[in-house]
Amino acid sequence: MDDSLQARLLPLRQRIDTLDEQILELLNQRAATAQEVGKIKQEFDEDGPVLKPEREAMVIRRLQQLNKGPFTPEAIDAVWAQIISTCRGLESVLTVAYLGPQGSFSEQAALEHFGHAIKRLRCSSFDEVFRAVEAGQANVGVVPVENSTEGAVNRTLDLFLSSPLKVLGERSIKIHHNLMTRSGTLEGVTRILAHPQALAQCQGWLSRNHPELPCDAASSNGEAARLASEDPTVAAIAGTMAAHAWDLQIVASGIQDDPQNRTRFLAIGPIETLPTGNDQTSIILAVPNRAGAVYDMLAPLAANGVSMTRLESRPARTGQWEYYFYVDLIGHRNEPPVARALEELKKEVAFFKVLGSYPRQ
Ligand SMILES: C=C(O[C@@H]1C=C(C(=O)O)C=C[C@H]1O)C(=O)O
Repeated sequence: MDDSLQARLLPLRQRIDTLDEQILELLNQRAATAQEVGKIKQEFDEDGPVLKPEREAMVIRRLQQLNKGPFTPEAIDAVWAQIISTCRGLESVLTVAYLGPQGSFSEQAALEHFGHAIKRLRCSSFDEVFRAVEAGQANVGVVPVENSTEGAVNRTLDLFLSSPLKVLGERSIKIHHNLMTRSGTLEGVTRILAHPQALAQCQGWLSRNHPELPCDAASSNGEAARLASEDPTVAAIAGTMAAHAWDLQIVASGIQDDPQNRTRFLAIGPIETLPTGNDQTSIILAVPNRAGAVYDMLAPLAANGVSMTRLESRPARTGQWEYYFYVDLIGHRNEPPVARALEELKKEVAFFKVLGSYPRQ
């Protein structure tokens, strides 16, 4: 019985070994080719960016379209993110800034988007992420912009207003929260720590299950986990990456009120992204305080057949009930319908800023 099992498995395992050798050979050919691309880019523009977000998105999409399975589209995305990351890293290693410490959801988003062959610059606030990229300490940054339960991440929206950085990409990830402690129980625990966004995403569960424990804000969920690793009276809410990073045990998992809870992150940097054929454009607008102003603001979009996928408003901090509107549109700013709509829009509004056009995820 056992022998016949082995006899059937052996040739298949030999075949897998042979295929792996072929994959390895091809990966090395790919890496060497990317290095050649890198040399040409250098000759052309010594300080130019190595990262080409539009090219990376198109490489992955093309393969997803060609794919016949059983390898899944998600697996293509995950595997090629690593392949591209490594190839890019052989040209020049990308430094990515995001809200740390180790194990934060921002870290997860940064790794999923740019792969593991990056230099990690962990920051202690979103402000610091923007500053690090603006100052050139990092090539790009990754910041959360909206959550499916809690809505906009307001600090990120406010920082975009005055930053010269462009949006280069988006990455939405599932956010599963867990309650974790050093011991794996709540014995001796006197308070719960988490980022305010995470507390808000778990407020139903917390009020039903632990109304007795006070909740305090931490600068990130990773930081909450780090503090819990030092203090047995603290329980943290964070992702499983943080539990591994800080050697914590999970007391309760999946405690977010919405099981489908997701957060959308944006990649930001000092470069413009070219059209890929499936892009999105993010802009900020402000309108004068008069009747019909918001209608006039949106009319050029409808007139040019441009779809709006998101509209968010933030107070302009003038004390006059004036607002900035954050709008996401389908299409790239260089494509005629969007270009025309933006030209017309500019004439209607009191403030206009394009945050960037970037590949849709
Ligand atoms: C190889 C290149 O450089 C980088 C690496 C890429 C890759 O490995 O596919 C794609 C785009 C760039 O970010 C390129 O520009 O084509």
